[in-house]
Amino acid sequence: MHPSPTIGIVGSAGTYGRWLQAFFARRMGLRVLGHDPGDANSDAPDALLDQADVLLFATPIRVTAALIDDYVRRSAGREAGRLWLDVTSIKQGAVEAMLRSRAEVVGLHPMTAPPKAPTMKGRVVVVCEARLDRWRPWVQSLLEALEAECVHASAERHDQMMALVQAMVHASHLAQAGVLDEYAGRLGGLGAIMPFRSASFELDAAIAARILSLNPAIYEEIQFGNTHSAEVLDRLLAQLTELRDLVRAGDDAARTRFRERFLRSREAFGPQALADGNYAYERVGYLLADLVGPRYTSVHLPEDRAGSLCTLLHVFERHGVSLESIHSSRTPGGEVHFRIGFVRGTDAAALARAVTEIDASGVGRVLESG
Ligand SMILES: NC(=O)C1=CN([C@@H]2O[C@H](COP(=O)(O)OP(=O)(O)OC[C@H]3O[C@@H](n4cnc5c(N)ncnc54)[C@H](O)[C@@H]3O)[C@@H](O)[C@H]2O)C=CC1
Ligand SMILES: O=C(O)C(=O)Cc1ccc(O)cc1
Repeated sequence: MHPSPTIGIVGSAGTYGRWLQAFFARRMGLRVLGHDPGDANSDAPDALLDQADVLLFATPIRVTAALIDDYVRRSAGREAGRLWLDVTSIKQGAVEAMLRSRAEVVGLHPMTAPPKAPTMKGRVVVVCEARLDRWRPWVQSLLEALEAECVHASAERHDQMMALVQAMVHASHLAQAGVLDEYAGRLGGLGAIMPFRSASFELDAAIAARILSLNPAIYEEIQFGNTHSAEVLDRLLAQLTELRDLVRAGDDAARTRFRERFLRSREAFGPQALADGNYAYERVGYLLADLVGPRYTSVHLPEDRAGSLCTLLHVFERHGVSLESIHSSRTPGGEVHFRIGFVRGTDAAALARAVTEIDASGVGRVLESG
């Protein structure tokens, strides 16, 4: 094991490859090589196989196992004593292929698109330790640097879990998107439905929109490339079919059966999961309600120092503007910004004076104000 290993990223020009390149170079201070056919200036595969102490595959799911096999062949034993990693969404094929090398092997699965932030803080990463010995301390330091919430599992268990966590969730939302499209002619599209939204509808539509905005090849492979997906879809369909049959029957017996099903699922969740889920839902509901409040200002605080938010809030206080909510999030550029909502009846002129002072004094940079 090398304390400051050279990293080689296969797929370095891709969405994850680019994030990982910045992470290893900037956060961990390591030398990073990368190969990607999409980047003519990237390093040759042989440079990675010669020089990289840690080789990481961040390539499309469908080609990854065969690509790793190709790297095993080309490496021809040079990988002994080194570490091979991957970030493929489906783990069994990739991990089994890496195990055909002589390298130590750990499969990783970040349960998020590459974050805007420099680490995985607050996100989950599944860790599949397949053959780990001398590289263990370094892998531990990598996981600490990622700042993720790590969960350990075999590749097989990971894929079974992902059939529920990803394949089922994506399929349900793709089905909803399809139904909404079928109804668009009759009732209008999402734009016509949204004014009638519940928080649940809004959240489900947001999930569908998220899925439809990202890389379709990943969603295709999460369904088609996981051997456990079809069975989970069978179960989902059976549950929906039973529900549909009960509703169609419409009699007292069907209603009794519906209530039994409802109560059984409630028991299966258990009181703690129900309480936690309800609390999470309500918090998100408040957040969504706050974010559509008509009077608001979004501000970036350029000075990352204790008390700078307090200085900002004093400006509103001096101008007699009362706050209703305050939320922080990240801009696409990775800057933290605060969205501040104001109480109903806020004096627009007083708010405008506060906003001007914030910008002019340099306390904050106002991004948007409504
Ligand atoms: N994007 C996401 O939200 C997440 C992606 N992942 C996983 O990360 C991996 C990469 O995904 P993305 O970066 O989103 O895909 P991407 O399509 O943006 O990047 C893949 C890169 O691999 C390159 N590539 C293709 N064939 C290659 C080869 N023979 N040698 C070297 N590079 C090659 C492509 O040119 C491309 O730049 C996938 O396995 C995916 O399952 C995991 C979690 C989330
Ligand atoms: O960030 C999101 O919304 C995602 O769900 C993206 C995503 C896509 C594929 C993965 O294997 C993990 C996460």
